[in-house]
Amino acid sequence: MASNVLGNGEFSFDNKRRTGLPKIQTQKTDDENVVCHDDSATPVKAQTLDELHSLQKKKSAPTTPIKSPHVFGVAVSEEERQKQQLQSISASLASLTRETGPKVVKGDPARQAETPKVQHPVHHHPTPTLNVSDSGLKFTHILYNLSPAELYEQAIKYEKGSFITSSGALATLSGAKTGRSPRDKRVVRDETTEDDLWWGKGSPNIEMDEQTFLINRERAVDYLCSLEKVFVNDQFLNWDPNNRIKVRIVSARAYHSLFMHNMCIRPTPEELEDFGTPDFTIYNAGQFPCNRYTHYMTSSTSIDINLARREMVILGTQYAGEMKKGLFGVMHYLMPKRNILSLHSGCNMGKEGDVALFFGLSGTGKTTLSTDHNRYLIGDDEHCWSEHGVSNIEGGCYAKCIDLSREKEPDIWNAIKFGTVLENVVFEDHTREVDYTDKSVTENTRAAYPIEYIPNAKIPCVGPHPKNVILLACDAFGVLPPVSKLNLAQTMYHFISGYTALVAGTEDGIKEPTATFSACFGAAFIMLHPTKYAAMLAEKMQKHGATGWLVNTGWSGGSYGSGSRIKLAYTRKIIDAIHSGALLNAEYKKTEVFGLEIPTALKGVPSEILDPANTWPDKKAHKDTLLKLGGLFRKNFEVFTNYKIGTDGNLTEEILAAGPTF
Ligand SMILES: Nc1ncnc2c1ncn2[C@@H]1O[C@H](COP(=O)(O)OP(=O)(O)O)[C@@H](O)[C@H]1O
Ligand SMILES: C=C(OP(=O)(O)O)C(=O)O
Ligand SMILES: [Ca+2]
Ligand SMILES: [Mn+2]
Repeated sequence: MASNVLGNGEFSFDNKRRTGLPKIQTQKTDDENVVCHDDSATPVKAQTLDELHSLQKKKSAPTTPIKSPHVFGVAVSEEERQKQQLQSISASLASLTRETGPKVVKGDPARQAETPKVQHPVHHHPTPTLNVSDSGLKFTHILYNLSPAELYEQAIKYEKGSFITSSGALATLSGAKTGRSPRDKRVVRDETTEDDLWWGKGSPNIEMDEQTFLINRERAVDYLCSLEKVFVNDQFLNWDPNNRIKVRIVSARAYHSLFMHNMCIRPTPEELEDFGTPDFTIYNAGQFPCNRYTHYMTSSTSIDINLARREMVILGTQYAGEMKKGLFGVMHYLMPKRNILSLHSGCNMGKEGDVALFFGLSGTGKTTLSTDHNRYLIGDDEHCWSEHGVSNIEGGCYAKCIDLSREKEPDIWNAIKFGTVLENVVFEDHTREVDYTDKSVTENTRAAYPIEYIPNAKIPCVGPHPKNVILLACDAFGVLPPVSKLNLAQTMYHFISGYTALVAGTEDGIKEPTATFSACFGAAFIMLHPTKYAAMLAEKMQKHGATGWLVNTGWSGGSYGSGSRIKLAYTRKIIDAIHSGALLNAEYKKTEVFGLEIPTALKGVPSEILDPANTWPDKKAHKDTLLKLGGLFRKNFEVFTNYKIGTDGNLTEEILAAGPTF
């Protein structure tokens, strides 16, 4: 600051009128010498805080298309492409009663500064102005294919129960529903599905009519359009490029968007540019219930599939697994039409290219055992088997994490990091350290992560024809052997039976294990009669020379309560011996009742546990339990005795004979 001593002895500042403190020079002046030099950092190139904040985010989204933009061979501008994309989303969200799509706009409504492009409603018919409701006047902001980081921010800002855990995962709550609701699943019965689908006793397809579907669809769409913003994911299913399905997921929660980002196949920016019209669309309005006065509704939850419209509506449940398994059901319809078998199985491949499938109901070990540090992971839950081999349907894994331990399941443990959705887990308030043993919210705690979070994932997730088909059963009765080698008829018998017995609640004292039979180890997801899938599996196993195995990942030394669950380390040894071929050439003996071939010895596993008859201290209790289970199998199979499996009459006979005899 320059100052002068005036001739008259008075002290004066440059600015002659002393009306306050001297003006501080902030602008650089010509006279460099008067400014004190501070060379520790160059000043930011911003005039305001807003400007400073705008510097933080670099626009990586290309303003010029990645590829030269062509639609059906005609060049389109980037602006036109963006417009088409918004039009497509507006059309997806169109009300069927007002025959218009909402006004949609891209981007977060919280970011006022950005003036986003608006897409006006799609008018199928000229709508009289008198008919305009308030919904026609508002905008719905579209958060399109956000990145995990953006979705984290959305979840943490706006969704109660969202937190970052100490390992970087996003902890979320799925609300009242912490598992699937198979009794609330509905499938539209129309001309298309009437003959093709499996209806009636034992079928998971509970019918609804087209009109009711449209009522629920309208309810979901109205709910979604009433929100300030919705998330839209455009992604793929199936790593087989010839049979890839384009899916669009419209949802209200960042949690749902991140879950599907992880679980479906993520398109590259180029693939997203020419995504076009989706093959199938999910409307997830899970926070909003269905109307119980609506025909066919028996609760406030409804998961509705309309194959003709290629749409699924979710009302009244926020459990994210509903979306992934709903799409799996759709694949169980679409793929067999192309002579491709859809499988509820995990899948991995050895260094020599030997592929194994792991079938089993929920909690039997598909995810745990297909995630094997010594093998390439193709996928943990949903696959296709075509003429060319196997392909994963999904782009991620969905692991159970109750009692998860770093020692026993290191790859899954390490996959729970930034980007992973952790559902319904409990964590320490301050450190955000997850307690995987805590069942306070649910026993069905889950982690959803992209498949590349597993270090030895095989990308692309495809492989040659399977060599081994492993059927997993978690037998809480403790009578099935830890491993049995199956012939083709036995494989089919156990595949159609789809047995497991878990213990429902562990808190309220000891409970009887209850047997569950779920055809094709996934009755909740199949669309056609089980024998259709079984015939395809038999044909493929025969053609490619695959061996079937039955592995009990459940109890040994007694039923639940007296025995204990087979150590994961032993099951892994058994699986290793199947993969290596060692078990194929072992010495075998036959068990009574189920007639299963069991090895007499296996490296790394105590021989006495290989035959359950040895491990039960009470021999009579063992025999009684074995007969009881045999009876349950027989009773369950009654509904299938009138069906022919494939074109081979002999095989049908053999399958019927492959069940328990007593
Ligand atoms: N012997 C065993 N084999 C397989 N899993 C076991 C075994 N013992 C305990 N488990 C546990 O059982 C659960 C199996 O679940 P998971 O692999 O997610 O099943 P799925 O994918 O078939 O639903 C995991 O929590 C795993 O740690
Ligand atoms: C997601 C599920 O799959 P699984 O338990 O088979 O892993 C489910 O059944 O809801
Ligand atoms: Ca699983
Ligand atoms: Mn599964």
